[in-house]
Amino acid sequence: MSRGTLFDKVWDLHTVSTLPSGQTQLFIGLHLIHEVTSPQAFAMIRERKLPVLFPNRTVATVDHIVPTDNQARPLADSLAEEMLQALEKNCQDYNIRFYGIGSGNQGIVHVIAPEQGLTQPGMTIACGDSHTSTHGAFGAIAFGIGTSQVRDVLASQTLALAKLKVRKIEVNGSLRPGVYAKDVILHIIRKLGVKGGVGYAYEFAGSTFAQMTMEERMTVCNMAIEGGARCGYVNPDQVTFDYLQGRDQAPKGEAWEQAVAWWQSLASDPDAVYDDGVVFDAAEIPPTVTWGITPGQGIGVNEPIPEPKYLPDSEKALAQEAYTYMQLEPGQPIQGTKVDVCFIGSCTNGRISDLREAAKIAQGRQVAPGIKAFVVPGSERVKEAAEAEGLDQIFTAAGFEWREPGCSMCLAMNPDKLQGSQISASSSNRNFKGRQGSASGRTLLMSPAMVVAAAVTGQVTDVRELLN
Ligand SMILES: CC(C)[C@H](C(=O)O)[C@@H](O)C(=O)O
Ligand code: SF4
Repeated sequence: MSRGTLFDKVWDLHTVSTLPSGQTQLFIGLHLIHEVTSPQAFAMIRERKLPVLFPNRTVATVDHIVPTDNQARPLADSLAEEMLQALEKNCQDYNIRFYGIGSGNQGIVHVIAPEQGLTQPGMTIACGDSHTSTHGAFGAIAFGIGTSQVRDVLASQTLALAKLKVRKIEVNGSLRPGVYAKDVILHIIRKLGVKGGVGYAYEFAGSTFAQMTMEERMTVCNMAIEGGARCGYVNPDQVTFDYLQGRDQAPKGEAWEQAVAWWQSLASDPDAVYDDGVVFDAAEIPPTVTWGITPGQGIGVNEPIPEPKYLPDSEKALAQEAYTYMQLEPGQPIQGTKVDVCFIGSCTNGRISDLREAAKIAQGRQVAPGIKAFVVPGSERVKEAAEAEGLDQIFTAAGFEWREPGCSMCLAMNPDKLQGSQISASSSNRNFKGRQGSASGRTLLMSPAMVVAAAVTGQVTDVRELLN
């Protein structure tokens, strides 16, 4: 029964059957794949001699393992080359669209699908990648799946899933200068916890999201999963339609008008019933930085690292683990913490608008001595657009390295890795232990503008001090 939310409407429209288990057999409109989680799925369908049922509903790219300096084939890392070849072969054998290196369309899977207009409102989208929640920015129901589910989608274009509850997260008002979409989602996760969203889809509503661009909404939805919500979404509106109109895979002509009317009808009704609701005031959100080992361990850049006595009992053990691992003292300010590496990129903040905001701060400044700072565009299209605007020049003049597109040091499944216990200021989405390629490497998550502020000062700095 629809309760009037976009989630319920889209879910019901894609329900093929209710399984004896009580789960829904859900039709998946768009399936995105990459080199890391697809090889075994293909192996499983090969073994069972199953076809890919709707090859035109699957789109592939390579992102995690690509080097961001020299991308010449064969790739220097033989394991990476093998993974790339496996994906190429699977796509060829099963007639699947593949956006490879140099195609002009390669990039992080969650960057390329929206930019090509593949991601559309009202769709169900699955990918063997947790940050598939990104696509919810368009009013799609998009979620990450495991490799055996990738197999299920390849073979049947459906998944067996339990329906989620829906929590409405309202943020109202204008963000203060120096506060970005990244801060909004870090703040939400700080307040609701990394497990707060388990069992829920997050609907992001209110005037703050209404005022956001599509790329800002993608940043927010990208990290819904870090708050435990398997998917997050924003209802489609004129901002969504304006972004999509004219994109390669978007409907054209009369089909466009019909699509817009259809998409509008899918937005949550004003009287929709939610399982839960939370309201935030945008003006109260500070530039936020993580100090710990989960994306929920965030604080305002001007706040001290929380002392155990101020934490609920349930958070104390994790905080202890974080002080030790991060080599940070409770009660000390996070501002002024020295950093070693500054990384701008990832599916959270590797889009053109992110690079523009970062370049605004970098312009006319210099990366501090001894800091390694680099910018990795989220896709080949982002790179091309950035170069057309001269952003690469601004970054390189400031002492940043300008790289080829890929996931890069977000996860360091390529040569971009922290060394030893280096600290990075990172525009990515995960600060787990060892996340960025060194078992003792440390990650501070923040907005791209804050990463630049850290790069040019050599330490965690309130970006508002650098705004004119
Ligand atoms: C490699 C992949 C399965 C993984 C994910 O699921 O998200 C990665 O993209 C990440 O960000 O940790
Ligand atoms: S950029 Fe990072 S979070 Fe996004 S898909 Fe790649 S590894 Fe995962």
